[in-house]
Amino acid sequence: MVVSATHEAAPRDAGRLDTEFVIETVDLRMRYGAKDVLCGVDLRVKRGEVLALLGPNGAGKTSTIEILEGFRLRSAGEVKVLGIDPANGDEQWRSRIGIVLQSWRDHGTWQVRELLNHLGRYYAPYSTTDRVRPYRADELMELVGLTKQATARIGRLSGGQRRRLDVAVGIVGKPELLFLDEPTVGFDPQARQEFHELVHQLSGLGETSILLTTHDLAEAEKLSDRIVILAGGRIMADGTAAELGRQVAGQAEIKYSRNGQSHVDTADDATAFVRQLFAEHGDEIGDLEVHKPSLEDIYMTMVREFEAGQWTDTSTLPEVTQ
Ligand SMILES: Nc1ncnc2c1ncn2[C@@H]1O[C@H](COP(=O)(O)OP(=O)(O)OP(=O)(O)O)[C@@H](O)[C@H]1O
Repeated sequence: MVVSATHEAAPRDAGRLDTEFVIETVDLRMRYGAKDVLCGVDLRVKRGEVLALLGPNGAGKTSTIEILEGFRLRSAGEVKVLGIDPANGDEQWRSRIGIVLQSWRDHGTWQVRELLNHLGRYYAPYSTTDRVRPYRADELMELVGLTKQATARIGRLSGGQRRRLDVAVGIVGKPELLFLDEPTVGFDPQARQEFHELVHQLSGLGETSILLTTHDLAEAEKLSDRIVILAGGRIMADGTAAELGRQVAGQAEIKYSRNGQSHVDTADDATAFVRQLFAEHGDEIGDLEVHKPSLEDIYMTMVREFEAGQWTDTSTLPEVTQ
């Protein structure tokens, strides 16, 4: 089965980037040497939305997020983050975004409250009546579940507590937009579960749009309002988990035997196919099995093919062979 790329094309004319979106890219391109890593990415994230950028290793997720954060200069295309081109983002713009880095090792002898107060001071000049910055340290520690560790030395925190602190550091300035780049890589299942709960809590506050990258479909489904699948530097699919599921579950595989001989067919409407099969051949049919590929099937096939370097034309999702 082939599923065409489904993302809505963003307008390509310059100057039409819209501030309803906290992130908007038009024809974003990134090239390292002779290698094209992003090949025209049109991405939009609405205010308040949690978007998962999903893709296999090397798909271009980190490059995308680093361009959006203003840490990497794009090769071409238009980009607006909170209405500003990140390549020209000033301190005020930076104060409006939050970034959760992979665990950092500095400040080991500092206490948790002390660090949050210290970092929070940076954001105070950017406080507005709508958004009072920074978070008070006590409020923030309660939000991320570190109240009991307020006076603990950072070097003594457990792995899970460190991650909570990383999130606290990322959001201390009450960002309008939060970036989480592969936030649960290397986590055990419990730490992953706790982190997911924390992200749910943050998204429930509704004040912060979140862009997270992951190569884990289950994580993307669990955390986000919308999933964008990136591979080979292009957006392959874009929608809610349910929408993507419907898009990819188009063709079912039908296995059966007729007079003892095995058959395999595919059909868009499995029910109609089976009804017809029985109408025509009735008692001759046996061993009937119907399988609809799930989003997971499609995604895993895509990852395998992508990692095996089989994708030369990346304009469509791959065929699923089962
Ligand atoms: N500075 C660089 N110079 C050259 N190539 C790079 C550079 N940074 C990234 N790449 C290459 O660009 C491609 C995309 O990398 P990127 O890190 O953006 O992907 P990713 O989807 O985040 O992957 P992962 O999940 O492994 O982090 C990879 O093939 C990578 O090797």
